[in-house]
Amino acid sequence: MPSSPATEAASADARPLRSLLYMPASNRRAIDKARALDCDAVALDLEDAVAPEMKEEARAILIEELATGGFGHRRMVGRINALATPWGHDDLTALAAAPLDALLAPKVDDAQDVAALSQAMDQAGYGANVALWVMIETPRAILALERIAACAATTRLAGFVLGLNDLAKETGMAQAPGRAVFVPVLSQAVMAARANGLVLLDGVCNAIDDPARLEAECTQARDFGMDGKTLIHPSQIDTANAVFAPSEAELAEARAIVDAFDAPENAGKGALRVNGKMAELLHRDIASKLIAKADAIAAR
Ligand SMILES: CC(C)(COP(=O)(O)OP(=O)(O)OC[C@H]1O[C@@H](n2cnc3c(N)ncnc32)[C@H](O)[C@@H]1OP(=O)(O)O)[C@@H](O)C(=O)NCCC(=O)NCCSC(=O)C[C@H](O)C(=O)O
Ligand SMILES: [Mg+2]
Repeated sequence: MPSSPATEAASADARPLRSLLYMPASNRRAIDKARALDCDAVALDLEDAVAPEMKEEARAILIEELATGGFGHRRMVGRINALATPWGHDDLTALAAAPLDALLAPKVDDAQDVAALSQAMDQAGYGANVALWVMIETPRAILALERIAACAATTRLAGFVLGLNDLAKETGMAQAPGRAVFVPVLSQAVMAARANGLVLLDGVCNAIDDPARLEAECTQARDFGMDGKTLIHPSQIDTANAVFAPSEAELAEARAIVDAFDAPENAGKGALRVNGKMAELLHRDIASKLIAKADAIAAR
């Protein structure tokens, strides 16, 4: 089934997504800082970071700040309140003309929520290239991961963002170092996202003053195959950017594999020995992707 223009545009977007920094849309000082921070994406939040009495004001600030612009290479994401809340529909309508790369919707439970959000975006007049990303943060969403991800074929859905704070709240799962109890969720989210061409970002690390824990979480998420991590504080950006970027050693190995397959004496071969390891054509594909990612980071 063909995917929507928004899903296609999102998957063709080569910009890195190692670090997405959330900030309350009510906090102009934080938003202004984002214009100079080294994060790959910025999420202006109308949901849990904004108190109920500040929702309308935060929405107005978000629209004003996006119109002012100055965010450069960063992908801009607006997180709305759930449609079931008193603010969700007004958020969605108000952001229709804002220069956003993606609208992020919280607390989706199943495919019909995604379809309703995507349809509401169409009706509100969102540009064809504005993607829908959804938070994966409810027990029902975990049980419906594949159905939700498959919506990429028929809706604007182009990304998953994990919300492990809400998932912990709803389930009683413990947010301990190592995240052992979350491993099945992380793994299933990767499978669902990758099978459907979605961006996948890890949940936040609440421990602002524990850089070792942040690095361990970033490394775990990278090793699971995620694109990057969502962050809550500027001090977390450098770690996420470093962990999710190809290392010099990985790049050297990737270049050696590509060079080996390009060598005239290896024409027509499907498997080679490169630096003591077997490399097949699939490894050349992986290597080419890694080099392209490094180039995209360098192009920033
Ligand atoms: C967590 C914070 C409330 C901590 O605030 P505070 O202690 O005041 O921070 P600092 O004093 O260390 O701030 C130093 C300077 O950095 C700026 N700053 C801080 N945080 C941000 C930010 N996120 N973006 C941009 N700039 C930021 C401060 O303004 C200070 O600057 P200056 O005044 O010039 O010195 C705070 O960090 C914060 O609000 N973080 C974001 C919270 C948020 O957005 N939460 C919602 C998303 S997380 C979530 O919902 C996860 C998911 O849904 C789930 O279920 O898991
Ligand atoms: Mg949440």
